[in-house]
Amino acid sequence: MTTPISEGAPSGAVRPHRVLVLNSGSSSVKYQLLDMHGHARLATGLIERIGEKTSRLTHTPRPGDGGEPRTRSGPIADHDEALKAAAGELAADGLGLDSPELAAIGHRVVHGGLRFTEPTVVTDEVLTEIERLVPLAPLHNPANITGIRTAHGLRPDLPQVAVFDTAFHTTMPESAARYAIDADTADAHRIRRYGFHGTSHAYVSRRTAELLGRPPEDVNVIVLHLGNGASASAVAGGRCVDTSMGLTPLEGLVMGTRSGDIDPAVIFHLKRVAGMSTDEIDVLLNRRSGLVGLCGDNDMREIRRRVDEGDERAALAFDIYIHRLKKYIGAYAAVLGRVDAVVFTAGVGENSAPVREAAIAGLAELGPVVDGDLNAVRSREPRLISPDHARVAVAVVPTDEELEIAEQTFALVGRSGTPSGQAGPPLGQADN
Ligand SMILES: Nc1ncnc2c1ncn2[C@@H]1O[C@H](COP(=O)(O)OP(=O)(O)O)[C@@H](O)[C@H]1O
Ligand SMILES: CC(=O)OP(=O)(O)O
Ligand SMILES: [Mg+2]
Repeated sequence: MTTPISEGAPSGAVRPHRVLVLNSGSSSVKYQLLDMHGHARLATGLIERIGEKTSRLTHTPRPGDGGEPRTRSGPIADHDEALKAAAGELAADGLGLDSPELAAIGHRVVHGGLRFTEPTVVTDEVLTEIERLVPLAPLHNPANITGIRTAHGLRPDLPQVAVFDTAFHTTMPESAARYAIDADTADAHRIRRYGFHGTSHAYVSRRTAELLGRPPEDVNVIVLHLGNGASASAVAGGRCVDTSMGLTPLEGLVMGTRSGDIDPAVIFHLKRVAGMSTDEIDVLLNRRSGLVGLCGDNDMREIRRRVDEGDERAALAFDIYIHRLKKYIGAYAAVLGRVDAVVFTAGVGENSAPVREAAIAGLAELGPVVDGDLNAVRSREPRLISPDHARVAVAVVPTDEELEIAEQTFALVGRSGTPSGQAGPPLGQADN
């Protein structure tokens, strides 16, 4: 994948200042086109159920500025088709990928291993390394790689920048990052706790400090990123000191389709006694467990609807989800010593008042308390949901992985100091 540097930039041209961000998940792609002068969102989109019979694309031009969402349904076979469909929607609004105003494309890459601790311009060699990490993020890295390859195919002259989910967690002390297994075996196979959703944990913990009106260095927070994948982190003075996901995004909290923590002996038992293969157990724990495995649904809205109708399976699934959350809040309070805020974010954390209420219920002795009226408010703004007297604040801070990725991408491309059309070293020639 060798890239010629664009030669088409007219001298004195306005420096390109738009960034397209791709956040490719296992079965969805979120994208945003941002103008980095003033951080205006020019378009956002979500493509869901990729690879299923009917996929859905929702594209919103100029969100927050009167733009009406457009929705299309139909089959979208894979992430390559998804990205091309997104490019088509952008082009229909005059925001096509051929625009000379585009400075770079930023990609969320879930697993960066120990090597990638900073945003990185993608070269052939970087891409090979991201491929080598596929076994450690089998649901995510392949989609991220397809996103990079397709974006490069559409705009071969632009820098593709990878922003890693693992990067924020590289500050974890060895006591939190190492498993208590034979050290030589662990080192030989790079087995350690990497942590994920780092872009979100970094952004949300920083915004929480702003909400509290204090410098990030002075604030200790527990961030609960509850989306389809879910993770908790303990952030002390802006640095991650522990997080619930580990070698892969399977450890920790109960998720939409993933089990989170289990006794590893469950795996031996399934092999020896139930006769399951390693691949079958992988699918069981990653795709058929968590909320969907417990009650058949992974969408918290649907689970709450069933709970309200008296459905016992849904109620038990909800209780298991909450019990695990409480355990992590307690554990991270102990790890941090002093907690200033517990913060909810991502799809469930931002939208589900019952999850927030139940997770904090009974924790008053530890400090956090939720105010029922504040918790019921629906808003896209960062906000406190604890009463003034609470010793530990409870907050809802909407995450914005795309904005964070765009800023890191633009900062990196800007640092390279190259003129229009030459913003960053090309694939195949960078010395990362
Ligand atoms: N209004 C809502 N109430 C409860 N849960 C919600 C609501 N809206 C979205 N969700 C939950 O958010 C999840 C998606 O969160 P998101 O952060 O977008 O996840 P991901 O990035 O992992 O796809 C959905 O599975 C759903 O359970
Ligand atoms: C790492 C991870 O679990 O990501 P997501 O929540 O997007 O699935
Ligand atoms: Mg997510």
